[in-house]
Amino acid sequence: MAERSSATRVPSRTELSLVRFENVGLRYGLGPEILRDLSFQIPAHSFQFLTGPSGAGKTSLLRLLFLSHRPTRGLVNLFGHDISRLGKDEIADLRKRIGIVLQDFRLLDHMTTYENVALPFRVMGRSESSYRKEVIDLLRWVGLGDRMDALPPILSGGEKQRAAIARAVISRPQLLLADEPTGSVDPTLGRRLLRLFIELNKSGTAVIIATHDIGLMDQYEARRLVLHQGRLHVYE
Ligand SMILES: Nc1ncnc2c1ncn2[C@@H]1O[C@H](COP(=O)(O)OP(=O)(O)OP(=O)(O)O)[C@@H](O)[C@H]1O
Repeated sequence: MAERSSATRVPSRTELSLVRFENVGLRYGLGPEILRDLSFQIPAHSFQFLTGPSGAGKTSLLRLLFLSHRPTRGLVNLFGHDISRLGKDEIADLRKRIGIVLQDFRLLDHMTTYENVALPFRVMGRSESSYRKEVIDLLRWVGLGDRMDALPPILSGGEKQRAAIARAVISRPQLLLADEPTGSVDPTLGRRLLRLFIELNKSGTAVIIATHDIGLMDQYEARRLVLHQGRLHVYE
């Protein structure tokens, strides 16, 4: 794969970017800049792996994309909006277009697995009869058919991870962000989950999977965003 300078890459006229970063930097407090001069785009419908050594800033970049961190410098444009101009409500609205799987899963402990996965539909105000089958089918597909009524505290790490993934993909968001989404499952389940992300991408979602797992990346030819020493290298 050839590396292409993100600064010189010109998107075609038909290629819509969901995300555009220009010279973005991020530091925590008074610490060093951990992300430096990031300039790249995420085209609509694209699929990419985000990789790099531990501590390179993958999670931090996903948090910038989810608008839970603000950059310390540079421009972040999400779905055509310059995020520095947005208020809280507008940010909450943009987030509804993003599905996210975090390493700590963030399941709601007082709701069953089924209810957690159905949550995005409930937030949209849809009636249960309109989504019940879809939620059950997806839970079965990720191997949680017999765990639908279980509460998250009694799920294994891998089961929680699959529930978090199902919740992130169920509403087919425009952009899916997943942080080490196969970190807690065995290779067979990992392949199955990768297929789920690929299918989601084929139905129109742009997908960004942060991973260290070379075995996972080798299973699917995709764009790679590689973080190294604070900088991002894009391999098309
Ligand atoms: N909230 C925070 N406050 C201060 N420093 C932080 C914070 N979050 C992350 N860092 C630091 O920022 C750097 C990048 O961390 P980050 O978690 O983004 O890396 P990563 O590539 O996702 O790592 P891993 O692969 O180990 O999950 C690390 O040096 C980390 O210690």
